[in-house]
Amino acid sequence: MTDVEPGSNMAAHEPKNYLGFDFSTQQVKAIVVNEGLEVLQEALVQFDNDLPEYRTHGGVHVRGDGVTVTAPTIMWVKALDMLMDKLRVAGADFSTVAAISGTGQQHGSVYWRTGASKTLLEVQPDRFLHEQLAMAFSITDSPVWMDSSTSTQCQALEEVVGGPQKLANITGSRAYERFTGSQIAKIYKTRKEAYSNTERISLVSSFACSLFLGSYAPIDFADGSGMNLLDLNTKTWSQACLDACAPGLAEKLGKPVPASEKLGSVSSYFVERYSFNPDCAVIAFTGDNPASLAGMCVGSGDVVVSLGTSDTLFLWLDIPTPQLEGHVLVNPVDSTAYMALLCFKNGSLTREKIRDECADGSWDIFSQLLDMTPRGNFGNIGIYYYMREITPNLEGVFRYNKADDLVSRFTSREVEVRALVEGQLIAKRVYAEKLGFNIGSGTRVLATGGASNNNSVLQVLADVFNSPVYTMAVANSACLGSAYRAKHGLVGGKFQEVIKKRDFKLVCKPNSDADKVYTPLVERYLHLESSLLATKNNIPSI
Ligand SMILES: Nc1ncnc2c1ncn2[C@@H]1O[C@H](COP(=O)(O)OP(=O)(O)O)[C@@H](O)[C@H]1O
Ligand SMILES: O=C(CO)[C@@H](O)[C@H](O)COP(=O)(O)O
Repeated sequence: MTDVEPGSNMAAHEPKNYLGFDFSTQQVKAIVVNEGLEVLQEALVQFDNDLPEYRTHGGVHVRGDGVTVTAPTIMWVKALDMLMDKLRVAGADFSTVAAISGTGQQHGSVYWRTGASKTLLEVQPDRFLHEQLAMAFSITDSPVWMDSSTSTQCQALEEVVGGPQKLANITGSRAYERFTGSQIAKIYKTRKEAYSNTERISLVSSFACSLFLGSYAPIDFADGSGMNLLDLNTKTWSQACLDACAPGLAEKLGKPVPASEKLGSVSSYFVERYSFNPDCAVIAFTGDNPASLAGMCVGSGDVVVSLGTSDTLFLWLDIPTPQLEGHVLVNPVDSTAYMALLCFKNGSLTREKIRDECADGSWDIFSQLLDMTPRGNFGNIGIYYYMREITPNLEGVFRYNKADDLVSRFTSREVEVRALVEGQLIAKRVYAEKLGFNIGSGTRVLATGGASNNNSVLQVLADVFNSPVYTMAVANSACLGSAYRAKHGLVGGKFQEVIKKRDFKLVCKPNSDADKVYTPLVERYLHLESSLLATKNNIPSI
């Protein structure tokens, strides 16, 4: 007989592994790490390619109005069914998993139909989850972070609490269209019956966690900070914000918890179907950007640039200083601290569009074209917002020559590619500096997300920030961070003492002329963007 830890089914000397999930915009991913935090297995399921029956593009459906963006909730469940099988094929031994945690694209919401808690509890291990949960949702298409259809609700929310800065002081952000409070307000206004048939509203993260727990998982403080509903100071729902969005909301949301909270053990479904140990702990899931902060083990002086479906930039904050631009969230690894976050909607999908137009759909050719052009791009600058941008609130494509004249196209494919990449990365520096971030001699840019595999893009990042750029061996820091958080949630204590791994690789150093080239370009970009914002309602067509 094996030695068993007191009060546990886990053998004392058996290996302890940790499992992290990431329910992101375009895919679900999973990573298993061992006690030493080395990656044992990885797997992913892409929505567009692996689940073509849902007909998503980039994991979502954009409705006819061009601003309503949703994803079929059940697709995420089916993706999990497939991912579990892929993990098993990859060699994962679920009986050795001591704890699970995970993450989801932020702000998206899931609406559980009245009675769904019973369905969730009673799922049978001999059938897929997606077959059994097909009727569990009162709203079948979840609004996601790319949605920008709620400006009326945003205005109403800001007015109720006394203006945008007041709302930011309470919740960490002024009202944003993708934030869950306004999304729920829109559902309440337009689909009253569905709202009253909803017994629980989850974020994508807490919804995913509920699948493992077999019961409704609470929303954690960090992802809860992306709703315009959580009071950052008290870490409870703000009654004024709840009342401004919909009635009976506190009950439908449940009580929020710290991101490191151990919520219980994995459900009997996972024990019986996948041979998980019944003691395997489930740690609260959080948003993908907070999980990335955990995965990158961010320290002071570090700025993280995540180049995924969305591009984001974030840093650790000790003291919250909410502003009208950007977001302050409760920190996922230390609930007494905070993080600052900027989100840019036109990230990878915009780069893919220009790659397809200029580089025959190949990242290699895209990189070659980028490398062919000089820093500063002969004075040409581009701003590419095919979708209405979040930071700043602008839409359109604007190409400027060196005399700041708007031109309809650039002279070559390589100038177009560099204009896109420089424009995107200069905007990140502009907004990081507006947030109060000072680039200094100790600054390190930590890059993550799909495009952090591209060294040509990272070289431009190093030059624009005039700082060295580092990456980790695993580009998906949100998923890795979830596996780390699983361990931290189980073991307890200070995150930095439990997760000591910081194996970054220096990938690019700034060129010696970087400051000379990009500091004036940052000024020019700010000026061009300000004039676009000033004439926003009178913008020339693309
Ligand atoms: N070599 C590359 N260069 C630039 N972008 C890349 C490269 N490889 C993958 N990507 C981009 O990475 C994106 C996916 O990034 P990822 O961080 O996994 O997204 P998410 O977590 O939001 O689903 C894809 O849309 C793809 O365009
Ligand atoms: O809206 C935000 C952050 O505020 C996005 O960053 C989402 O969290 C989606 O993340 P990705 O799937 O692009 O990683």
